[in-house]
Amino acid sequence: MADPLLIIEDEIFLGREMRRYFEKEGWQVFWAERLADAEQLLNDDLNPMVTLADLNLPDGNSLDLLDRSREKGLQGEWIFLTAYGSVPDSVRALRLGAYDFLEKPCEMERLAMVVRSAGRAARAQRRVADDTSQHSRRYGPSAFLGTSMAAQRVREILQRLAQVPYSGLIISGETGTGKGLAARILHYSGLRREGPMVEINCAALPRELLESELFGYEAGAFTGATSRHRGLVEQANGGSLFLDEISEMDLDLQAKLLKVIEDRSLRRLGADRSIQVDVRFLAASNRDLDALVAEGRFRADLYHRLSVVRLALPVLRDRKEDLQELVPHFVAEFNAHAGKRVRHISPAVWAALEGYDWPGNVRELRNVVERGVLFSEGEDLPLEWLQLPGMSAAGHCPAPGSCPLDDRQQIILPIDGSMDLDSMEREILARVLQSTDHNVTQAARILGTTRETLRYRIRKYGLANEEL
Ligand SMILES: Nc1ncnc2c1ncn2[C@@H]1O[C@H](COP(=O)(O)OP(=O)(O)OP(=O)(O)O)[C@@H](O)[C@H]1O
Repeated sequence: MADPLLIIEDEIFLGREMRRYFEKEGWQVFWAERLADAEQLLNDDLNPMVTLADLNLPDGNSLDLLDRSREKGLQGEWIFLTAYGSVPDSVRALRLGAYDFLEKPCEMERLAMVVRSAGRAARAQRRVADDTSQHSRRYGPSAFLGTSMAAQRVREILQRLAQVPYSGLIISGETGTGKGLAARILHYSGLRREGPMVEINCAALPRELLESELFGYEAGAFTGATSRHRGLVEQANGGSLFLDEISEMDLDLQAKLLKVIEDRSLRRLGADRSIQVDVRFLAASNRDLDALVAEGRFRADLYHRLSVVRLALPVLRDRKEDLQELVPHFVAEFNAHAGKRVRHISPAVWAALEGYDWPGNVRELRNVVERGVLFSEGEDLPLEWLQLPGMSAAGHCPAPGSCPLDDRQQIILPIDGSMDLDSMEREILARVLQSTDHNVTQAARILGTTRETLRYRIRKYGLANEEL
C-alpha cells in the first residue's frame, strides 16, 4: 500500500502540482490548504510518513502543528518550505526534529529527492519503533519462564531492575541458563527500551578486531581502514551494550573499556577528539569472575565497576520443576514453527527429561524439544527422538566422539534429522580435538577458525579436556 504524504500548502497552483507529482511517485497524497484542515486530518488518525508543509499559512505557523503532532506521538518526517526563511524558524524547525528546511522557489526534482530520502528515513524509523514495541512485548520479565523459587526470584529482580537506572551489570550463569535472554529482558523492559540494544560476543573475535569493533576507527587509522567506522559502544548510545563472555576480553582492552565507562566518552582509533556516549553496559560470563579477578586474569576495577548490580542465573538441574513450564512452552513454539500438533507428553518422556542433568541447561532442553517436535508424527512427543546422552533408543550418536570416523579421517554425520546443527558442531569439535590431542592451536587451524572462537565453543559445548 502507498505511504501517506501530507502536503500543507495554501498556494493552489503549487499544491496541485505537488499533489500530481507525488501521486505519480507512488505516494498516497493528502493536501490541506490550511493548518486547521491538516490538523483535522491528523486528528482523524492520518499518520503521514512524510509531511511537506509551507511554513507560513493563513491560519498560523506550521511549526506549531509539528510541535502538537509530536506531542500526540506521531513520528513521520517533516520538510518545511518557506519563502520567508528566517534563522529563528529554521533553528526551531531543527530543534523540533524537522528533516529539512527548503527555500521557495524550490525545483521539483530537488524537492522530490528530499521527500524520497525523508521517506526512507521515516520508514526505517517506523521499522525500529515496530521492532521495539514487538520486542518490548516479547521480552517482558515474564519471558523468563519457570515456576521454581529460583526462577521467580530472577523475574522479581528483572522486574525491579526495569525501573531503575544503573550503568553496569554482570549476569553470571552456566552456558544456556538464559544470560542472553535476561540481557534482552533488561533492555526491552527497562528505561532504555527506546534506545538501541547492541550485542557482541567478546570470545568470538580476535583482540584487534574486538577493539576496532567496540571503539570504532577513523579512515586511515590502520591498513585497511578505508572509511570511518562507528564502533558498537557508539552504536549503543542511548541504549544498552551487551558484552557476552566478557571474561575473554584482553586485560588492556578491559582497561580501555573501564575508561569509557568512567569518562562516558570514547575516542575512535586514529581520532584526535573524544565523543560523549551514554550507554548501559550489560556483561555476561559463564566463568567465575571472582576467581579470575583473584588470579589476576580479570581487572578488579572493571569488575567492581560492572558488578554494582549482579544477577546470577540458576542451573536447570537444580530446578527441574521448571520443566513443567518450559517443555510445553517450547512444544507450543515449535508446533507453531513447524506446523506440528504435539499435545501429549507421556510419563516415559517426562521421566527421561526429569532424569537427565541438562549440562547445556535451557538451551539444550530447547534443542531436544525442537528435535522431538520436528520428528513427531502425531500428538505425542516421541521418546525415541529425545536422544539424551545415555539413552540408546534411536541408535544414533548422542555422546560426543561416538560418530563413525572413516579411514580418511572424515566424520560421518547422519543427515536424517536425528542430529541438530548444534549437536553436529559439537561432534565435529569433539572429534577434531580428540585427533589433535586437545591441542587448541592445531584444532583451530584444521577448522579454519581462531583460537578464541574455538575456546568459546569448547566451553559452550562443555568439551573441556577432562570431559573428552
Ligand atoms: N528461563 C527461560 N525461559 C525461557 N527460555 C529460556 C530461559 N532460559 C533460557 N531460555 C532460552 O534458552 C536459549 C538459550 O538461552 P541464552 O542464549 O540466553 O543462554 P546463555 O546463558 O546466554 O548461553 P551462553 O552462555 O552459551 O551464551 C534461548 O533460546 C533462550 O531464549
